[in-house]
Amino acid sequence: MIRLEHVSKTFDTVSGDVHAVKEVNLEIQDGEIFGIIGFSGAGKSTLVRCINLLERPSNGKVWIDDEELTKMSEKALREVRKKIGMIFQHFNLMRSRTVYQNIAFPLKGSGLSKEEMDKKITSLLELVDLGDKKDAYPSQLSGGQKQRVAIARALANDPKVLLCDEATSALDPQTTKSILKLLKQVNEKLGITIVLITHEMAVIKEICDRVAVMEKGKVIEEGNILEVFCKPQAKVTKDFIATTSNISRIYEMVDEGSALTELKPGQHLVKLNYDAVNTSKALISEISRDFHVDTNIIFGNVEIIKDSPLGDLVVIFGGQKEDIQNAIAYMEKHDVKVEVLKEC
Ligand SMILES: Nc1ncnc2c1ncn2[C@@H]1O[C@H](COP(=O)(O)OP(=O)(O)OP(=O)(O)O)[C@@H](O)[C@H]1O
Repeated sequence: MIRLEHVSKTFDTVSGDVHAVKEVNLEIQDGEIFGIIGFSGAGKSTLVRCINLLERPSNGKVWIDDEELTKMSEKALREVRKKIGMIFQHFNLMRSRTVYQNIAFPLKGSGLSKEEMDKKITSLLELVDLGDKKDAYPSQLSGGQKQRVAIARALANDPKVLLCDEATSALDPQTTKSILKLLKQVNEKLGITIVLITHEMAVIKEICDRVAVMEKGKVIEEGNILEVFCKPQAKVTKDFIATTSNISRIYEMVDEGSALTELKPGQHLVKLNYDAVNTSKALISEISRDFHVDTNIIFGNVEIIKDSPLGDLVVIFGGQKEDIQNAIAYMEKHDVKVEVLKEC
C-alpha cells in the first residue's frame, strides 16, 4: 500500500514560493489502478514524483507498505526506487541505444548472468509485443512503440508499483487505447499497482479503479470510479466528466433554438440521467404503457464504467400534462434524475 500523509511541496522560486502540492492524504491499495486527474498546473506531476521521492516533499510522510521513504537515506532510497517503475509522456529513452539495450539498462548491477538477462529481456519484449524490434533504435519506432519500450524498461526490476506520468498524452486515441490495454494487462498479470496521472477523463474512465481529482495542489475529490462518475461533487470533476460526453450540447441547442429542440403543444423536452441502479428497469416502455406518454429519443450518451452502464438521454415526452408529470414522478422514484429543459 502507498500512503501519503499530509504531503506538501513548495518550490522556492525567484518570484516567490510556489505551493505545488498542499496537504495531500492518500491511500493507494495494492493491485489497484489509481488515477490522479487535474488541469495543467494542478500539481499532479509533483505529487506523483513525491511518491518515489524524485521530488522530496517539503512536509509530510510517504510510506510504501511499512517503510517510510521520507525517513530513508539516499542509499536505502535507491534500493526502494528499484521497486517503483516510472514512465513518462515523452518516453525518456536513450536514443543511442537499441530497444534491447534500453531495457537492459536498469538491470546493470543486478547480478544476473548474460543468459538470465537475455531471458528476462526477451520475456519483457514479448509482454509488450515488440519481439521483432529488439535491435531497432528509438528513432525507428512510433510513439506507441517507444512507450512500450519504456514500459518494458520500467518493469525490468520487477517493480511492485508503476507510476505513469501522462503516459498517453503524446499519443493518438487509438495508440492510447492500446497502451492503456497493456497497462491493464501488466496490472492484472503481474499484480503491479499502477498510479496514473492524466488530464483526460477518458483515460481514467478506461482503466482506473479509483480516482483523485486535484485542483491548486489539493485533492478535492476522491472515490471509486463509478461513484465519482455517477455523483461528482466538485465543479472541476463535473467539468472533466462533461468532456467525455456531448450531452451538455443540449443546453446550447436549447439556447440557439435548434430545430431538434422544437416542440409541439403538449410536449416536454427532458434530460434523463440514470446509472447502473436503474438501467435494469424498462422505464421508457413502462411510462408509455402505464402513463400513456410517448417518448422520442433525441440523443444520448451511455458510458460503460467498470462494466456498469450509466449515462444521459435527451428525450421529448408527449401526452397529457398530468400524465407527463406522473411519468416524471415515477422515474424520479426509480432514481432517474429528470431535468425538464423546455415545455410547450
Ligand atoms: N521544479 C519546479 N520549480 C518551480 N515550480 C515548479 C517546479 N515544478 C513544478 N512547479 C510548479 O508547481 C505547480 C504544479 O506543477 P505540476 O507540474 O506538478 O502540475 P501538473 O498538474 O502536473 O501540470 P502539467 O500537467 O501541466 O504538468 C505549477 O505551478 C508549476 O509551475
